[in-house]
Amino acid sequence: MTTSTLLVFQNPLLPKPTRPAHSSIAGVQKGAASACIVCARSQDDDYHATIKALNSKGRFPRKSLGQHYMLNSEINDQLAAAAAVQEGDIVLEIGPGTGSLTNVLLNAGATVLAIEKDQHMVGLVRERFASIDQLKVLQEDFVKCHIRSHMLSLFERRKSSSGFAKVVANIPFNISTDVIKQLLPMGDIFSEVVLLLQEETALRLVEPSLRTSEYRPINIFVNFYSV
Ligand SMILES: C[S@@+](CC[C@H](N)C(=O)[O-])C[C@H]1O[C@@H](n2cnc3c(N)ncnc32)[C@H](O)[C@@H]1O
Repeated sequence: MTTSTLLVFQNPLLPKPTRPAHSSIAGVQKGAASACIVCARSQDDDYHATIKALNSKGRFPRKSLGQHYMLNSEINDQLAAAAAVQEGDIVLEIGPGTGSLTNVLLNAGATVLAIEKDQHMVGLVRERFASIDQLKVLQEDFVKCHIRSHMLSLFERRKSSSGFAKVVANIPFNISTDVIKQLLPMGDIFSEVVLLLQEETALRLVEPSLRTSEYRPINIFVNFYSV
C-alpha cells in the first residue's frame, strides 16, 4: 500500500491562515520553514462514488497519468482543511479526476479552476458539476500550461476574498517535482499550496541535509522558497 502525505507550503510573506481545530497539521519540518507535512494514511473505505463514476464511463485508472483516485473522503476533507478553504476562496486543483476533491472544495464555497490532462476525466467532471458555475475545468497538461495567465484571468472575473488563490490537489506522483517548480515561485498568486504526495517524495523534498546523497537540485529550490 502506498502511503501518502500532505505537503503544505505557506507563503512566508503572508499571515498563517486560521485552520479548523480538528485540522491535523503536524508541524514544521527542518530545512523548509514554510513547508510542513501532515500524515494522511489512506485506508480502504466504503466511499464508492469514485468507482461508480469510473464504471459509468467504462474507464480504468491509467498508471501513465498517475491516476490514483482518492477513495477516502476524509483525506479530501483534510486537504481542504489544511489550506483552510472557505467561502470566497479561489482554488487551483491539478488533476480533478472524478471530482471527489473538487466536490469538497466547491462545498466549502470556493471557486475552483481544475486542470486535467485526460479528456475522459474532463468530460466526466464537467458533466458531474454541469450546473455549478463556480467551477472551470480546462483540458491541459499542467506541466505545459501557462498557469499564471489562467490565474490572472480568473482573478479578473472573480474577486478572491484574500487577494490570493490557494492550490489544493492530489497530484499525479510522476509530475510532483514539475508542479512544485511551477508553483513555489508564484508567491504573488498563491497563499498556500497543499499537495498530496507519496510519503517518500514529500520527505525527500523537505528533509535531506546538505551532506547526504539524497540532496538534489529540487531541495535547493524548496529551501530557496522557504523562510
Ligand atoms: C492522483 S489522480 C487524482 C484524482 C482526483 N483528484 C482524486 O483525488 O481522486 C491525478 C489526476 O491528475 C491527472 N493528470 C495526470 N497528469 C496530469 C497533467 N500533466 N496535468 C493535469 N492533470 C494530470 C490524472 O488524469 C488524474 O485525474
